[in-house]
Amino acid sequence: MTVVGTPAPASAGPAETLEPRAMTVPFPFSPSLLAERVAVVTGGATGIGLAIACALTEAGASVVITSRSAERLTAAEMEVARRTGRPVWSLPCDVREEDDVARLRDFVSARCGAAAIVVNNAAANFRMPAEKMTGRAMRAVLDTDLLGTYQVTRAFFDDLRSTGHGSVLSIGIAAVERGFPGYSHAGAAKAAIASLTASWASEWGPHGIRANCIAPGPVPTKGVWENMLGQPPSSAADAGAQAFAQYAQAVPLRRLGTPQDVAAAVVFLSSDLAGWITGVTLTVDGGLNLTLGP
Ligand SMILES: CCCCCCCCC/C=C/C(=O)SCCNC(=O)CCNC(=O)[C@H](O)C(C)(C)COP(=O)(O)OP(=O)(O)OC[C@H]1O[C@@H](n2cnc3c(N)ncnc32)[C@H](O)[C@@H]1OP(=O)(O)O
Ligand SMILES: NC(=O)C1=CN([C@@H]2O[C@H](COP(=O)(O)OP(=O)(O)OC[C@H]3O[C@@H](n4cnc5c(N)ncnc54)[C@H](OP(=O)(O)O)[C@@H]3O)[C@@H](O)[C@H]2O)C=CC1
Repeated sequence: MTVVGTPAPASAGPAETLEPRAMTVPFPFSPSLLAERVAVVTGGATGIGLAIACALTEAGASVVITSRSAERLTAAEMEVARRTGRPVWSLPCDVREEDDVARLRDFVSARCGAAAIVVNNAAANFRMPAEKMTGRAMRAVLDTDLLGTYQVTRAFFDDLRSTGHGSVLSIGIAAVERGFPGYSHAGAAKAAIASLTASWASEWGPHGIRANCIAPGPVPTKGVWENMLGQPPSSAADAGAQAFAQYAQAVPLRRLGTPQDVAAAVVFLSSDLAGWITGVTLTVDGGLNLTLGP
């Protein structure tokens, strides 16, 4: 049976939610919803990107995943096949490198055909106080999150247009208009992505291309632990794990997000079910932004 993300119970420790989990509720979309569509997912080997690759595959799309690491991509290919019973294709690509992105476009076209869905999920992040932010640190994040998103999307513009139902999904961050203290580089990049999305939606709507942004709240992936908070917890008793459990209590829905929560929104917005939705930023955060005050 095909299935999509289960809400983690409020009592579940973060160790249980570090990577996309076995799905345990019926997959809510038809397995032919995205049949004949080709999708590209950047950063698709881990965390939220891997869950998106699985969900798009479950919905019938032919999916190509990218990241910088060939090793992680090979592992992800096997994982998607294990979970969905269907193959995905992969190519190493650094979204900051124009030549890599051009190779990616050619690879997708040759293997699967014109891409109808582009998911900009690759990102970099690490904690750095604003007054200590070096130019290199700022550029490392802006180049990955913002330039990478722009570069990949632009490379696939002709393909998206040629399908007559192109869809660009870019992953932002919830409540970014309030800033992102400690992560001003990522906050700036993600805010700019929401604006890019709106510009693309206006300019490319007449070409049949929709562009939307999904803005997740906290999802305790391995990437978040390693790049933002230190090593992943070894058990739910770790101090970091306890902090996460407490954090979950601030969320109106009383849990942190799962990669599948984000993936379900991607499938919906990629599909014809959302055929008249463009230029929006959809917040997927259990209502956390509502607790931040006026
Ligand atoms: C309670 C719960 C709430 C939980 C609340 C949770 C909210 C989560 C919101 C969002 C989460 C995410 O985005 S999660 C996504 C996380 N995933 C990732 O980041 C994976 C990919 N990351 C990476 O590859 C790297 O971290 C990346 C930054 C890109 C490194 O790229 P490069 O190799 O090109 O960069 P480098 O040459 O190594 O470094 C460039 C500069 O950046 C600095 N730099 C690089 N990594 C650094 C680091 N870890 N810490 C400090 N500084 C760093 C270097 O010092 C350099 O500056 P100089 O020293 O001046 O030379
Ligand atoms: N987890 C969370 O709480 C939240 C996450 N987000 C966003 O969700 C998305 C996924 O994050 P998450 O799954 O948590 O973290 P991950 O670290 O698992 O995902 C980031 C991915 O981006 C890839 N990547 C990084 N730099 C590049 C690059 N230059 N070129 C190509 N790929 C690259 C990484 O692969 P590799 O290193 O192999 O290149 C990795 O697969 C990101 O956009 C993130 O900002 C937003 C809000 C909250």
